[in-house]
Amino acid sequence: MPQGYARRMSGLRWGILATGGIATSFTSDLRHAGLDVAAVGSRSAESSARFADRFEIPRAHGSYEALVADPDVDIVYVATPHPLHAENALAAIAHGKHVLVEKAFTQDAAQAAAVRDAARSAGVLAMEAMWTRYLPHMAWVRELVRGGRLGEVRTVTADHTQSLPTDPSHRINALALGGGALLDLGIYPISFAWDLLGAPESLVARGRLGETGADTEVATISTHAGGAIATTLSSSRAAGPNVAHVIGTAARIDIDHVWYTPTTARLTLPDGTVAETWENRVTGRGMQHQALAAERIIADGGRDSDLLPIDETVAIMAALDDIRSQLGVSYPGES
Ligand SMILES: NC(=O)C1=CN([C@@H]2O[C@H](COP(=O)(O)OP(=O)(O)OC[C@H]3O[C@@H](n4cnc5c(N)ncnc54)[C@H](OP(=O)(O)O)[C@@H]3O)[C@@H](O)[C@H]2O)C=CC1
Ligand SMILES: O=C1CO[C@H](CO)[C@@H](O)[C@@H]1O
Repeated sequence: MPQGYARRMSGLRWGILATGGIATSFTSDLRHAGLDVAAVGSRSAESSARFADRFEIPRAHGSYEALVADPDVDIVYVATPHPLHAENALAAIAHGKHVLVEKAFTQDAAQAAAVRDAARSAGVLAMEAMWTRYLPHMAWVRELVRGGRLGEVRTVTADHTQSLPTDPSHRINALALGGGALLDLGIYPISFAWDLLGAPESLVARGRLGETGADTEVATISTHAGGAIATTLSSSRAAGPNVAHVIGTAARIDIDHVWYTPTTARLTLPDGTVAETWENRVTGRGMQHQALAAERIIADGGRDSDLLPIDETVAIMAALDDIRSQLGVSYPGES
């Protein structure tokens, strides 16, 4: 049944690489926001055709190579499991396409640096789809923090905890698919603390590994310039509150469940008075905001995200490499 999506004709022509869970959510948000989804590519021609039919996409390709070679695609959204991100992004960049690559941007920092360097040489945008950074409530949080409303920020704390499938072949558990809570979930609170406090000066991690050797629980404690401390928790086995707090000497921000998606938040004074509230007005899942940001950057002639520069993405991947080495998690092919 045709949805009759409205279309903004001025933007980029998006190509969707893969037809799984997040590709579906992202494309739905793009379509409802009126963005131009020009093509989709899948390992399977049937899956590609089904996806194109569902979202009224003009061209369905039966391979990723055909998608990235499509001359009527400007930007490719990479939505495969993490170990494939670098290969898929590099193929798109080789065809002169901009890339928006799902988190974790790659499996490790070396791959992330390779994608960054290729994009710079080709003069295209490479951006991590850490969609939370681009949500309106995060802009409000940054404004309060940078405007000094919290006084001195002493602590940032957040969890990303879910009850996900325990099947060893599921991508959250399979090491060959980049399994583990850290790269899938823990990356959100780690990136959040980085956004507000900058790169950690030190970071210690403790975790628990599941049957496949992939991490199922990870806790991190990091120290930042000026002495602020961040704590993060991720779990792929047990759903927690999924809330975040930024705590300063003059006030704190409480971001409600589910903090990394469009939600409500409050600025609360030490005596409990609520000084300001954030109401959520985002429609859909909220993934369109990162896409609109990418379109704006490119339209303005930029080739890097101001909210999450590619060097920061590479540095975050290096921190995840370090955490994995503290936990004893390595992927096939790594020593
Ligand atoms: N931003 C967010 O909120 C979310 C982000 N993600 C990220 O998106 C990526 C994909 O996750 P998700 O959509 O949940 O995964 P799915 O398993 O649902 O989909 C992954 C897709 O990748 C393609 N693919 C290519 N090679 C393989 C392979 N060997 N095994 C499985 N799939 C393969 C398939 O598409 P096809 O058959 O069409 O080629 C498949 O449908 C991950 O990196 C994850 O971290 C995931 C969920 C939420
Ligand atoms: O980014 C993500 C958000 O939550 C999902 C679970 O629902 C994760 O698996 C995913 O990768």
